[in-house]
Amino acid sequence: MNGLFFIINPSAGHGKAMKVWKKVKRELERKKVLYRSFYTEYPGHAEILARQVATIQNYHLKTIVGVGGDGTIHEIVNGLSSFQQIQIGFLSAGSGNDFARGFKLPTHPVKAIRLIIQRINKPITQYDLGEYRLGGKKSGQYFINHLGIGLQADVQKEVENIPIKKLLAMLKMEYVTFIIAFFKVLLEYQPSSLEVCVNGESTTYNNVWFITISNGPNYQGKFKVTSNANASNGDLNVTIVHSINRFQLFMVIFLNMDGKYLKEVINTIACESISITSNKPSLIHADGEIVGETPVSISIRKSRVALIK
Ligand SMILES: Nc1ncnc2c1ncn2[C@@H]1O[C@H](COP(=O)(O)OP(=O)(O)OP(=O)(O)O)[C@@H](O)[C@H]1O
Repeated sequence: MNGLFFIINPSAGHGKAMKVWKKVKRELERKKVLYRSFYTEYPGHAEILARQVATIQNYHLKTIVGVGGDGTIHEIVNGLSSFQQIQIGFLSAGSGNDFARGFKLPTHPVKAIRLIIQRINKPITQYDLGEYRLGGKKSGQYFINHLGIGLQADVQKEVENIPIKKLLAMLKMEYVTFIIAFFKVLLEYQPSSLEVCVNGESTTYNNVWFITISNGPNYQGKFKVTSNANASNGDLNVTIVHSINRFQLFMVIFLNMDGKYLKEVINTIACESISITSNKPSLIHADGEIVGETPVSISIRKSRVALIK
């Protein structure tokens, strides 16, 4: 079947995805666009669905559109990693939406779907992906926006455990969830020593709070540490925040001091590949999804995803 295939995460944005999908469906029907839709039923399902649809439809399939948040696009990109010819559209309907913000995708669902319909079958830009390998694993997984090691990942994990998270989301106060999680983690978090190897050269950083490896231009909305990343320049942008006290860390994150005052403790590096080991296992997130612990190696995969934008 030619037409659009949608993968919808009904749990994304605490119900927002279903509201977005309702509006989009109305627009598709109004424009008489042929489509099929699939709902995810559990974490990881979007990756499986994307791979299955791409395999079954083979050459007939041109476009898969995700409806959800950062986790949903992360899974779809991984599901389609061997199907580079398939275009990916995305309708942002998550809680944080770092990806949509960073890639400047329209946030209004009807505007976003109109843009996708216009662009189908037109030449579109291929963007880079980051590939990460955990431990000694040979096969990699991908991220489209950013990968974070350390405090960032711990906060991400803690966000899921905040009991009033749903209530705050209903009140459109997700940032309060983040602040509670951040302070809970910050009180106990012990920075670690990390060995960072870039282009064969190793450097040890002590008292590291977190490292962010960015492919896309915006990461962790609230972790406002500068990123010059650009997903079509063939580079990863690495930011290492280390050797500061808890108060300075607070300033860096909440007041967006982005290195102006703390240049010596925020290192930024542009590279094609990097590997990281630590004196104790540090948690890792990829596009906001907790994926494992250090050690990890990461490299850029140039022009690997056809993203409609
Ligand atoms: N049917 C489902 N039930 C529960 N969880 C699901 C389901 N389908 C997908 N998931 C999981 O929901 C999680 C959150 O999805 P997603 O990141 O897209 O939304 P979000 O967290 O609201 O948005 P954001 O990451 O932008 O803040 C993902 O880990 C995904 O695997």
